[in-house]
Amino acid sequence: MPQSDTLISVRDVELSFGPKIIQQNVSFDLKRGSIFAVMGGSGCGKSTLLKSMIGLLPPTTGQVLVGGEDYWAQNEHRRTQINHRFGVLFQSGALWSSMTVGENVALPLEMFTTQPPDVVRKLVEVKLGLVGMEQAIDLYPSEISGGMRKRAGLARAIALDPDILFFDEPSAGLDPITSARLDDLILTLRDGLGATIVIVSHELPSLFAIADDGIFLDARTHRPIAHGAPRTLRDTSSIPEVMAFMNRSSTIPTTDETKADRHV
Ligand SMILES: Nc1ncnc2c1ncn2[C@@H]1O[C@H](COP(=O)(O)OP(=O)(O)OP(=O)(O)O)[C@@H](O)[C@H]1O
Repeated sequence: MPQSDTLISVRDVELSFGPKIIQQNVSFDLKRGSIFAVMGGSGCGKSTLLKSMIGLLPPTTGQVLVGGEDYWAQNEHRRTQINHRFGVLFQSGALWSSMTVGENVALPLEMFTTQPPDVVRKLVEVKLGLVGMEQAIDLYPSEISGGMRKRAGLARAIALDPDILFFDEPSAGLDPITSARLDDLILTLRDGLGATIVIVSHELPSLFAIADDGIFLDARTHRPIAHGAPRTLRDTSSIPEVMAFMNRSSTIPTTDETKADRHV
């Protein structure tokens, strides 16, 4: 049977903390092999949306379908199985400081597989090789640079061969050259591993360079106000909030004409 083009489908999701609604009416399809950007100003709910997709926070209403399965309707056992399809890279790289880089990457393999130690070591070398970090296998996180920690975090995120990778602010704190290298690495992983990628980022050059689809969440109305590739939104959107974000301008014109062409 041919595989569906859609890997994850977010359907009419509402996200809230107690009475505080963060986002409503969030719907989009994540296409297999795409790099999907979650965009919007600070505090609009990008990380919260990511959490609802990786199993950390259930939506108040709506569905997250993973491979056609309603993720949040499954029991915990099944959700854990589905989680093995996800690789997550948090902002800091989130490595354990008391473990070497190699031990960090080995951790998911030791926790979730029954591979013997020599195979685990081999797999760790392969994953570190993919991100150009083989030489750092026996170093501690405190002994390597921020960019290297991100790459080590990436190696750990791909340890279990996930087909969906989630990146929360991967370039935060990196200089432009290291950030561009990370972009190249993300593209290599997509093309080499056939992974599908969801990325939350404020780094516009990075989003324009690598993302081919996306959603723009509005902090004021608590709803998505645009869909599309960041570079397309940059070049064609006439929605004031989107234009302001893409051009980093602080003034947002609000006329009836500009309101009229909003789309969701
Ligand atoms: N555990 C929580 N309890 C209550 N409110 C929360 C919690 N986590 C986040 N929030 C609130 O939800 C809103 C969205 O937060 P979130 O971190 O998802 O935004 P964001 O778009 O990722 O922001 P940024 O770009 O600044 O990282 C914010 O108003 C935040 O204060």
